[in-house]
Amino acid sequence: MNRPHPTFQPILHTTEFPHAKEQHGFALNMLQSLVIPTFVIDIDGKVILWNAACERLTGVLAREVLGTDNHWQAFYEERRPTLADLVIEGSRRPVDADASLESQNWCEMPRVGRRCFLAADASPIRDASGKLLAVVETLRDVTDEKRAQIALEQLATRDGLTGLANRRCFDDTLHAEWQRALRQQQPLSLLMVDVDNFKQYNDAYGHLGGDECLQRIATAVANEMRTNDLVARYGGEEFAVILPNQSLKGAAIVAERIRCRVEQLHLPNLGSQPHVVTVSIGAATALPSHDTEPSQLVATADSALYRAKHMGRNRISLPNTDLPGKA
Ligand SMILES: Nc1nc2c(ncn2[C@@H]2O[C@H](COP(=O)(O)OP(=O)(O)OP(=O)(O)O)[C@@H](O)[C@H]2O)c(=O)[nH]1
Repeated sequence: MNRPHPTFQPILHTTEFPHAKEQHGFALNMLQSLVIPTFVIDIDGKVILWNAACERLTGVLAREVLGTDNHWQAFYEERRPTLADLVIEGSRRPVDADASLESQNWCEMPRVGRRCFLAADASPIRDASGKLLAVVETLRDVTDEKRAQIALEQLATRDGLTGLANRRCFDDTLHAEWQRALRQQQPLSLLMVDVDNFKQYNDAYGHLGGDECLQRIATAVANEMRTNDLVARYGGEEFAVILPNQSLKGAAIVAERIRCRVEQLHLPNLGSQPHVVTVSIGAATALPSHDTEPSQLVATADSALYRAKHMGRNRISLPNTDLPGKA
């Protein structure tokens, strides 16, 4: 059973150099007063230093963990190795013996009751003969920077109104999926989804009502998709759906599911037939080659969408074939 040390006691032992022990003691005292959260564990994984900055960061006091291997409790709800423990583990494998480790990850920080994104570095401390004595881990709380980065990424890739991927993200994803389909010689399908008579909807329910309608449709479409598919707001009242490794037949099935789902929302649009909000969908599929481009897939799906509108809306259309709609 682990018992907390009553006081801080450096327990490094060296015999090779007469001054080595004092040097280690001095080094540990330096770490103790460092403003960077720092802790040190010995080769048995027991804490031999837990400085004041580490106490402030984790809410765990030195006297609670010194001499124990309970330091994980400062960071996680359940026992798991800290970076310093991984360095000790690695030192037992010849290939990793000299490795320092660094990582950045979310920690639960149970004692302070808030998740933190911590940047950690763990390095071995060795004596003059190279024998591992301990591992020092330093920590930096970079939660604010991480949150700012996530928010920026969201801004760069998400549509503000619907929360779907934005046009830029669509373009990037289409390009990446095209390259992947080319490498793997798989089909790539695309749906262009356009709200029918949306001008009338805006006229009848106002622009804010129109915004809400677009949000409802976006959620309905997104809920129909698998995780590898991408639903994006292509622009205005038009959405695009990328379906990797999907045949035209499969794409037609997905398109019909989306069409039905939107119709079943029963959002009233009294100015149009059949008095509820509907969508028209154009589908296209390509087997990418070096002579073709993603823009051709978009153009083909767009033409199919145009035909669906021309045929009376609330229907799906495929290249060269028009499936019967429900209008
Ligand atoms: N509320 C709202 N309206 C938008 C938004 N983006 C585009 N619109 C409106 O969508 C309408 C699109 O009108 P049109 O291009 O004539 O198309 P439509 O009325 O849907 O007709 P069809 O597509 O032919 O069925 C316009 O009135 C735009 O102002 C938006 O973000 N919010």
